[in-house]
Amino acid sequence: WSLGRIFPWASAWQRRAPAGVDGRGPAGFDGVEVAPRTAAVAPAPARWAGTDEDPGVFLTWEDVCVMVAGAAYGAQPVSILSGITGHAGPGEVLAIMGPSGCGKTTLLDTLAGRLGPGITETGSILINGRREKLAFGTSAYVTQDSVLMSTMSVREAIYYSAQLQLPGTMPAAEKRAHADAVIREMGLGDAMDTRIGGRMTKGISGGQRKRVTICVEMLTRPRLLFLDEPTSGLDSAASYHVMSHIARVAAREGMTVVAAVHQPCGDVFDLFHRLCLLAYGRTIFFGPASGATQFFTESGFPCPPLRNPSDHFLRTINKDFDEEIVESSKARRKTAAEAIEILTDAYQSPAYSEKTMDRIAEMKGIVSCLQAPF
Ligand SMILES: Nc1ncnc2c1ncn2[C@@H]1O[C@H](COP(=O)(O)OP(=O)(O)OP(=O)(O)O)[C@@H](O)[C@H]1O
Repeated sequence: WSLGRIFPWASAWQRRAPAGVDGRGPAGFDGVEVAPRTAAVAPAPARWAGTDEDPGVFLTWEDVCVMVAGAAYGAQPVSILSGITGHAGPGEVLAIMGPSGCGKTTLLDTLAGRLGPGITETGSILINGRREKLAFGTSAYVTQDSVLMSTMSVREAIYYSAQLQLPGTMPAAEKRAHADAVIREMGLGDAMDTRIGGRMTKGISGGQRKRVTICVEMLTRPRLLFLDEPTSGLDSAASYHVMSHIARVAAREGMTVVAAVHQPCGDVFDLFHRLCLLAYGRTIFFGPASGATQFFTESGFPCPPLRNPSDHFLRTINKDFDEEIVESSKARRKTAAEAIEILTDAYQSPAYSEKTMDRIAEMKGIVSCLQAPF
């Protein structure tokens, strides 16, 4: 297998690594394409977070459960996530989707080690096969709410971050050039000299704010990037450009991306390599994003013609509105609550959940193989 062919930055590891775990490299796991899907790929800048010696981040989680203390004194703890298993690897974009309140942000926070007080978690979360914390600067988290200085212009905010975050050995001119490139990649070239603004003073738009926040976190090219609702507040074209840029950088530099996404349009959905679909704290589906439509069809909930698959998934599993009846290929129409039970059971079949476990085992094998002394 050729790790270097799939992850160009991994060629040095490939040369040193013995023949593959089972004859396949990471992208051969289940045929998921991790190369950029759009043709125009910007020339790669030098990497700071990693080098050829850097295998990237393989993140795996098994049987993760999250509980929060009940609101009333003496009340039973409330389960937010139950038995969640999955993985994300270098060069991939994993999308976490599901109805509002299903636990997307909680899963993201759990994987990023950011759960607040009063919340308990169980299960195993491994980074490159180990229970470890990433070194400063190797991971980044873009939250739903951006914290930016309202009096600065976009250019000033990004330059300031570049000055603080990029290595001290990097010349100032190079830092500015890199910041300029990142600003333009995020489609903020025209807003460079506009004030960010805030509650009292009008500045850039909400969607532009979101992009500035992503810019700040992308400056250092983190090896692991968590994004909470990266496309909220963006129109469909901006959503597509922002996500395709992130997917391109991920593929080019072996970055692992985990993003909680609300309602992606069809073009954005096509950019995701893997999908983790949650409903009310449970896994509905985990696997290649391109395989989710088939999973729904096999389970009796085919996507109607001309409907965006991600819309179909979310409509099928949203039981917040009692009257919702979902379309089923079977004789009787079903409620969303019934659909969730059917899909959850279907995912537990060997064809799906065991595949996820197999991939995790393969990932752990690859990581231990890469880490072995030569
Ligand atoms: N600290 C907490 N205390 C009590 N309940 C919590 C806490 N954190 C999360 N929850 C509950 O857990 C559930 C999942 O919340 P979470 O924010 O992860 O959902 P989400 O899928 O990201 O929602 P949205 O798409 O609306 O942002 C919600 O019902 C929420 O009320």
